[in-house]
Amino acid sequence: MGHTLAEKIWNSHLVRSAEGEPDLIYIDLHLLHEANTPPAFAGLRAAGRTVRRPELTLGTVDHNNPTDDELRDLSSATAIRQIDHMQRNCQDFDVELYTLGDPLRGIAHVIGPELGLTQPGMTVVCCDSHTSTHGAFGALAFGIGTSQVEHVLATQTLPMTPMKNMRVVVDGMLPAGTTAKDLILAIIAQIGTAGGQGHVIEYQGEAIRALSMEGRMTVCNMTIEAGARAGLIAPDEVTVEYLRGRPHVPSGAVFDEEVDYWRTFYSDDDAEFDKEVHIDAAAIAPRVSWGTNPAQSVPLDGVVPAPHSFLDPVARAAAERALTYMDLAPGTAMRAIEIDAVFIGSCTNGRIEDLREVAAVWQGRRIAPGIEVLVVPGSETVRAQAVAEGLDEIFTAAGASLRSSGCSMCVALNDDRLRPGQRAASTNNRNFEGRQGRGARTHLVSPAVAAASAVTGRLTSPTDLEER
Ligand SMILES: CC(C)[C@H](C(=O)O)[C@@H](O)C(=O)O
Ligand code: SF4
Repeated sequence: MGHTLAEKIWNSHLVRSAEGEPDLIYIDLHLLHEANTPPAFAGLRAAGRTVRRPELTLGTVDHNNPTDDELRDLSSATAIRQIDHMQRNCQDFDVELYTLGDPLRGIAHVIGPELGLTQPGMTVVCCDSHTSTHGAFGALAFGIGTSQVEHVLATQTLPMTPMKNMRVVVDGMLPAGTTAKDLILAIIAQIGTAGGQGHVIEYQGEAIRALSMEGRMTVCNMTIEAGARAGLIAPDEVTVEYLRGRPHVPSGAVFDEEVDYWRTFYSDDDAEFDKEVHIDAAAIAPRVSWGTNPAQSVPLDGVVPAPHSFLDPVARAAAERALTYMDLAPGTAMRAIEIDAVFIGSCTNGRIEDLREVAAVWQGRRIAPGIEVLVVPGSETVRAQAVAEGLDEIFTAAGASLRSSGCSMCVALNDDRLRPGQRAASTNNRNFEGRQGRGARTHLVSPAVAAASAVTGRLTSPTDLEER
């Protein structure tokens, strides 16, 4: 019997396997951010250990930093403490860190790929659930907890129980104007927030092959919101061309050898999956979330659903609670929902293609009066590229500014947050209660829908603007 892509990566990283024990897996890339690594370093210190492979470890500051001026005084004691610890820990343990002011700083899941650190066939871990993003390269990438971070720092290995394999095949092509974000929102709506539990989800099919690397990252990023342990897409020509010439990717003959190795990572035709789902890409339209978990979304053409339309009592109760929190009435057209704010950014949709899409919508248009808009690039590299392409001027002319990079209002751990009761169209991945600020209401959307919504002050698609 053949092997799945996930099994091939797993098997090629097996350090030790013994009956009745978890497997010990070698880790190729370990990313760190300031939000929850201090206890791991404290553990290392207490045990008198060093970092086993500092050259395979990279730190960044992304969750707590301000985005109006990243070098200004930090306003919260937590931010000061976490960033300070990060700087001290990385210095003491010889780990490279992109801290405030560094032109290579950015969200961990944005900088790994853009620096070419994330490559096919690798194992990648980070103290963060959205590590699944890196799976877009055919790397087995998953979030780990603080004690696991300590284990990887000390040994460069991780004890793991094997993951089950699930396959999501997206047949056909996405209609024009429908993006990777709409696709993953549709997939999560279909399989549910627990649909991928215990599994690594491999995406296959024509629509996946047609996505850019950035679109694939958006899909794998949100795979975690379907409860899966990781998302995966086998590498192809698109992957190879994305990686060619990146700082940590070899060049010349060595590159060709790497490509030959990368191409060995795919699921065999006779590989067995524990679970399989088919999705019809042509039936997917721009989507918007109406509730407080990422599975609660409908097409923008749709209406807020009635809780009694859910047959499952748990889903019905969740819908009732969500509608109360979101202050929405069943039957309301999604397009009629007025917003106060727009957040463009995060590791889901804070890359250059996302900013280009926003600029395309805003070109020659203005943001509606009173709408607060935050455009936060996923990294300083993305920011620099946006400036080089003149996107920042389009943003300014529309009434928004391009900020410094970071997680920002995706999680509201810095000063970028909504006020209680405020409603936002956001390009991030989670619409949980309080996610963007206490009492704040989040509608998950694509960058294109976020940009169009900023222009009208209501949930809107770019095509709606053309019809006006
Ligand atoms: C703070 C961090 C640990 C958290 C995560 O693990 O995902 C954050 O990035 C998030 O998106 O909620
Ligand atoms: S951008 Fe949001 S989802 Fe991504 S790592 Fe930061 S807080 Fe988590």
